[in-house]
Amino acid sequence: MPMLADPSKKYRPYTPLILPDRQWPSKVATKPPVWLSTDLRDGNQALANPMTVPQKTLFFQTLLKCGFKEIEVAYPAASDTDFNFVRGLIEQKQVPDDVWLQVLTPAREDLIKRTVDAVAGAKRAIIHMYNATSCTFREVVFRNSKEETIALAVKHTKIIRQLTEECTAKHGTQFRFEYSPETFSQTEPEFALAVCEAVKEAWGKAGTAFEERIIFNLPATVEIAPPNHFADQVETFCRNISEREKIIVSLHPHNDRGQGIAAAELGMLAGADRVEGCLFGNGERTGNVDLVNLALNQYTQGINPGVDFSDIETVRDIVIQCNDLPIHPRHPYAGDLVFTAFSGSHQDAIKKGFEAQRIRHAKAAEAGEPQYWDIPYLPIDPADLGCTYEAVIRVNAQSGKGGIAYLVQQHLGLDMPRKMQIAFYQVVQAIADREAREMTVEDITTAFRSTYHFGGSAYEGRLVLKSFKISAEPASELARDGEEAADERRQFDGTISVDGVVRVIRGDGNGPLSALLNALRTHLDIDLALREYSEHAIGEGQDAKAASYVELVIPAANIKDTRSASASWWGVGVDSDIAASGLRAVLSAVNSAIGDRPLPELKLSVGFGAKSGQADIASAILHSLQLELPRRLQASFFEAVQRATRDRGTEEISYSDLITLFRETYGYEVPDREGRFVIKSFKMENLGESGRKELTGEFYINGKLKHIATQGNGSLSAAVAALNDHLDGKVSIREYAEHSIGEGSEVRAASYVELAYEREGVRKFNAWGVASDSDITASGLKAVMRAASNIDLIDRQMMANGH
Ligand SMILES: CC(=O)SCCNC(=O)CCNC(=O)[C@H](O)C(C)(C)COP(=O)(O)OP(=O)(O)OC[C@H]1O[C@@H](n2cnc3c(N)ncnc32)[C@H](O)[C@@H]1OP(=O)(O)O
Ligand SMILES: CC(C)C(=O)C(=O)O
Repeated sequence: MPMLADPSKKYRPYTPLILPDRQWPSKVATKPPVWLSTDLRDGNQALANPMTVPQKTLFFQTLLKCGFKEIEVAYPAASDTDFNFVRGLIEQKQVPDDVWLQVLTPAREDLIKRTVDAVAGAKRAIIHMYNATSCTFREVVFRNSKEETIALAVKHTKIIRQLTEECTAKHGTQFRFEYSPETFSQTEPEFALAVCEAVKEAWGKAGTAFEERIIFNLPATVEIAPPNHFADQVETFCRNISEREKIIVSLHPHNDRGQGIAAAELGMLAGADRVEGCLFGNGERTGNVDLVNLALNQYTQGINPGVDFSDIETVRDIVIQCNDLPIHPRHPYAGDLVFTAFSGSHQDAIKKGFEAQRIRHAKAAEAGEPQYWDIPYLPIDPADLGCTYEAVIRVNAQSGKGGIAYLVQQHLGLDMPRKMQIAFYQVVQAIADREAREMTVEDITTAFRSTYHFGGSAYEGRLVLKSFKISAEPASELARDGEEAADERRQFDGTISVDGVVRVIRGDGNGPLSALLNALRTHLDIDLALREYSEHAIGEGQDAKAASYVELVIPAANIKDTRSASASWWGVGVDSDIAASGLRAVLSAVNSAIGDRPLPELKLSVGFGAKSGQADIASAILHSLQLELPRRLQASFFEAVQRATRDRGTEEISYSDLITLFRETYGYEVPDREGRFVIKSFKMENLGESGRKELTGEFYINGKLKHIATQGNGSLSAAVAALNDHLDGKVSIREYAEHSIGEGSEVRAASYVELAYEREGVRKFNAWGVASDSDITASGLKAVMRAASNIDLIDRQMMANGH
């Protein structure tokens, strides 16, 4: 059947109350009500599968933890489960002394008896009796007149009085009495008053002390009118009931129109003292009023609600488990998504809100003033409910730069400049759009790392800063009298790894960044200019680091088209040294700019007027082979490099040629091709207390396998003695050096030996040998043999030349 064109033919509107001097609209809440949780009764009775005793017990304990002092635990006459549950709480002493157990009963004598029996022995109990009072119920359900309805309530109130007094006498239980004119909101206001007056009189012992007051609970059993009407009904009741001071006016809103919260809040303004409801609004049909929602609404108005939801997620999980009902992800305060913003403008506002609040709070703390919470779109601090800020911003294709920047800030500590936020937003947007899904924090941080080649070797770009030195170059012009000195220029000397090969580059500029850019231009043909630079600190004190951001562009002189005019690349660098963080940021942007374009092979210029000196060559060897050449070997190799380049008719040498030349010149990690000077086996032994050593073994000397048995002050001198036994002339050690390579179990020894050679009729000459081995003695011996093979080579060349 379709919806009606004229629903007035089917549905009657509520009859408005005439209450022109209503007071509630101008009242403001200032204190919490008395809370009663009816989860274990009204909530439970609405479940397809009512709770088991263990579930009820867990729920009860959760309510205690939240701080509820009045808990409607059952409708004990309904079932043995309910009755036994109440008995269990009492007999197992699970009820703290300050907590009132409330139980519900209809106005039926047999059921009242069982209800009172259920709570016998409890320290404190509230017997809650109800009978419906509205016209429909009187006529349809009870088929009672108004008088008979009052009589029913009065009769059973008296029964309760008698039974509870007997129980108190026998078991010492302290009782209070609650009466509900069920369907109050549909009952004629004056009749509801009349029933309650009669019940109060029948109870006959309401007093003004809290524990003596009679509770009149006013249910919107079915919510049939807007909350202002309910508030009028409550105010009318509160104003007209006699002996108001002896009464606790309680509300019991349901949520049929989705206005349960508003009804409760306006009802409290209208004079009510107490609210009955369920956690997260479980209950008949659309549920009872949600006590968590109500309490936290008060909390956000600066009122301590007297119940505690500091761990709302645990409470929520227990309630879901006990009720076996889900909680909507948009449920106020408790839903999975209620502290989450997906949309860009919300995220932007939240991010700005947090930034502004940080500053505001710092000022307020200094002034000793309260640090008020005021964040756009977040009415409550999720942390107060035990929630983290993790979920506050989640990113999908609807999100904007602000949210993404917030997550980068939260998770990487980086506060991107605005223009970089826009650039990175486009990266994330493209992924989110392409993949049509939410971007997790990990997706975003990974995208950030790979876009900016940031954070660890996994994300390194093609160019990586290895080491650098920034020095001040003297100003070209001297300051004249009365004029400021010209700015000092900076020189960048550094090693960078380019596609895995370490290179030495050098450049100068107005500052470290422009000096690096100059070096890249000179050595790698990368021509970029700095457009924007900013930095901030991460952390404080000794652990503080600097984060730098740069934007690089194509220099104006090189702009060929609109595309290159608008191109720009952002980079980020973090380092404890501020200059290094800026340099890293430049390389980060450069890596994006060069993409996979081939880079020119970097060459060292070693000829006359060389740009690269001895130190550059040594540095290239250090970074490529981890060898720290002794000074004289540096000089010797530099000469060898110059010779080799000159022989090739050039002044430059590529890095790979340089390394090959080094290996071949000193026999480093290359086999002695002719097998002329090779150690086949060796043993080194100490000779008693003399400190001398004996070297035995088998060596190829001059291509012949010799059995060696020599002595020396150490392994090297013993090896030299062995050489001298089998060579023409005499070798001696001119210089020896060694150092370790690597660490721990991977450590190796590197040895450098310079041998001097003398033979009659031959000019004295020297030769170096370089070797490494995990055994330091072997490394030294190998270096001696490498040097010897170089001597042999030189000697043979000299012989051939007729020397
Ligand atoms: C709005 C509310 O939430 S009220 C609480 C509702 N909760 C429950 O009903 C849950 C527990 N209830 C039960 O387990 C059962 O209804 C019981 C055990 C209480 C009673 O069961 P039964 O005796 O089989 O009766 P039944 O459930 O059919 O109740 C209807 C009878 O009670 C009468 N009745 C209903 N409410 C009341 C009341 N508040 N006071 C007195 N009588 C009442 C009805 O008029 C009807 O009487 P009739 O049989 O003479 O026509
Ligand atoms: C028993 C009463 C208070 C009730 O649950 C209701 O009217 O909803």
